[in-house]
Amino acid sequence: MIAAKSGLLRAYFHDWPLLRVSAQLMLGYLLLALLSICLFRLGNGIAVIWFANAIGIVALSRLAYQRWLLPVLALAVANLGANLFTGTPLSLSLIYLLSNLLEMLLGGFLLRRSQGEAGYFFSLSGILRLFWLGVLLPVLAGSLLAVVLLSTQVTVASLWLVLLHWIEGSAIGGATILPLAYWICLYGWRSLLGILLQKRLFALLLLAVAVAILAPMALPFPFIYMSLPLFWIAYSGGVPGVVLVNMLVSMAICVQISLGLLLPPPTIYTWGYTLFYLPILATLLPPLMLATAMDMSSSAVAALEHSERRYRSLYQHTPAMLSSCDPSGHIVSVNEVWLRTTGFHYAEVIGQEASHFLSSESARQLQQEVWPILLREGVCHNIPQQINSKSGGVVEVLMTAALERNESGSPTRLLVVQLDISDKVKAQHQAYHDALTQLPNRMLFSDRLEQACQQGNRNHENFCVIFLDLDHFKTINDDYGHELGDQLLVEVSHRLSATIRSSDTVSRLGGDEFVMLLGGLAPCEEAAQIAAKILTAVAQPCTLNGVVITISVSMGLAFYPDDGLDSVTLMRHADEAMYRAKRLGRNCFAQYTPS
Ligand SMILES: Nc1nc2c(ncn2[C@@H]2O[C@H](COP(=O)(O)OP(=O)(O)OP(=O)(O)O)[C@@H](O)[C@H]2O)c(=O)[nH]1
Repeated sequence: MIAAKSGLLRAYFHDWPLLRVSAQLMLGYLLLALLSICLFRLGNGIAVIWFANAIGIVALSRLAYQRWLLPVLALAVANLGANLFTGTPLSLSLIYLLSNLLEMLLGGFLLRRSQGEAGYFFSLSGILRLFWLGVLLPVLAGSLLAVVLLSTQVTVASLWLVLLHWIEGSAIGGATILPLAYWICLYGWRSLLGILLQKRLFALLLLAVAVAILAPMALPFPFIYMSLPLFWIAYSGGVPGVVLVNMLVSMAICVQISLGLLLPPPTIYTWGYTLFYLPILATLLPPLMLATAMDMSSSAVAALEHSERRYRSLYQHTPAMLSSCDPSGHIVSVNEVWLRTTGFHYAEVIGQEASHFLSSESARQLQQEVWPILLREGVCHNIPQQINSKSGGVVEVLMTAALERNESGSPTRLLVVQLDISDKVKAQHQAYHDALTQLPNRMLFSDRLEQACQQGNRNHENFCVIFLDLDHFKTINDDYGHELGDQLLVEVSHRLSATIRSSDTVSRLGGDEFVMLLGGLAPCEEAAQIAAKILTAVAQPCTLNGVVITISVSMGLAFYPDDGLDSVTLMRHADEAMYRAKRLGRNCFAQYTPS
């Protein structure tokens, strides 16, 4: 057990960083304590402005409790040494030692427990907490202990003065050194010097010290003038500037007091002298509060700017078309992708109605269908739209939109995301349409025919399938070339489309073969009329490349349900009927008849 303990102690005293810190602490404490005692002894000081304890409090608050022993010993040695060295009797020195140690232990413990760390400098409540836990509470405890220990040696009246002077001297010393020591512990000397250089604060620091020295000699109410440069530094240098200048200015004031240049005003109460020190605190603390508030607001502004920049970058570089509109539907912003996709310039878009850029069908849909959904639900998802691009093309998009409302529930802004699906739509179109004529291809036609069969079965509806094959198309190719043959196929496709209703389908199966699906048609006079109309339309001469060409078509008709109940049968029977028309001499139609 003893061996283990001695091993622990050995390890403790071999902790070189801790030894170094303790030695630095002892030296720093000794110098500050000697400075305080000497300034007090020099002249007219009313209370000892005690700077030293603050560095002990800061150091202890930054160390784990199990590492406190060595630094506390170092602080005790420095405290006792400073008092004995300056001729303080041993009994008094021991009382001071115990009281100061209590201050430092309590301050270190309270600050360590509160774990405020950097947060002390980022809010007014943080600064106040730093003073309360690191300065005022420890000072109250230390001064009370001193008074209790001194009670056997001095009169009650003197005890009251000791209490007041201890509190004010330690509070001013702590308020001066503690923020600076804490700041340096957190960010380091170099950082402090870097900020001073970067913000060009040296001239202001000199000015502040000069005013602190000259004002008491030359001006009435000198603290007013002293505080002006401090506020200036708070404004331009923030917390680091103020913690440094506060230390310099308070020391300059102490020197003034010690030299008798700053005298207490006449007062009828003994304790009234205490008020002599209050202006020092009143001069030093407000600039620190201002600096904290300035740093808070500038870091809040910086955070806001940062998030604004991120938002902007996200807005501009997101791979979707983004736009927003005011409640009247006018565009207030669009991103790069929106402009690039549509080809418009920013100035051509901003302030325009969003529907101005949509196809007439999409504009109608936005007004009549989408807007009511947005008003009701606040969002809408994946609405297909067509945007008219500047070059005259159409951009197919899927729109998702969200409506922002103010606190009273009125719409304030519409945020719109549009995904360009033109390529997808194009690929889909290509998969289901004939490349030459752009008519539905065999796949799409089969699908529609399948649906027509199902619907016909469900609703007992009739329809007609017409198989068409151009007559002697090969000779057109042979006589005028393949290219002109292509043009003729396109012309025929237009004519066929023009003869049917929009609900019907005409498809090119390949070569010179076409097929039609005409809804609601039964074998009757009307079907024959339509077939005759198609024959006439195709047979009209057309001029292609200056050549007048006449072509005819042979057609086979099959009816649902009479000639087949499924798509394959209907197609086969229409094809058979077409061949019958060919056999009948072409340029005619034939209805399927079972052989
Ligand atoms: N220009 C062009 N010709 C095509 C295309 N696809 C097929 N053809 C040609 O169209 C012709 C179709 O001929 P067929 O239907 O067999 O015979 P036809 O000359 O029309 O004679 P009938 O059908 O018996 O009246 C062939 O010469 C094919 O080479 C195409 O995409 N463009």
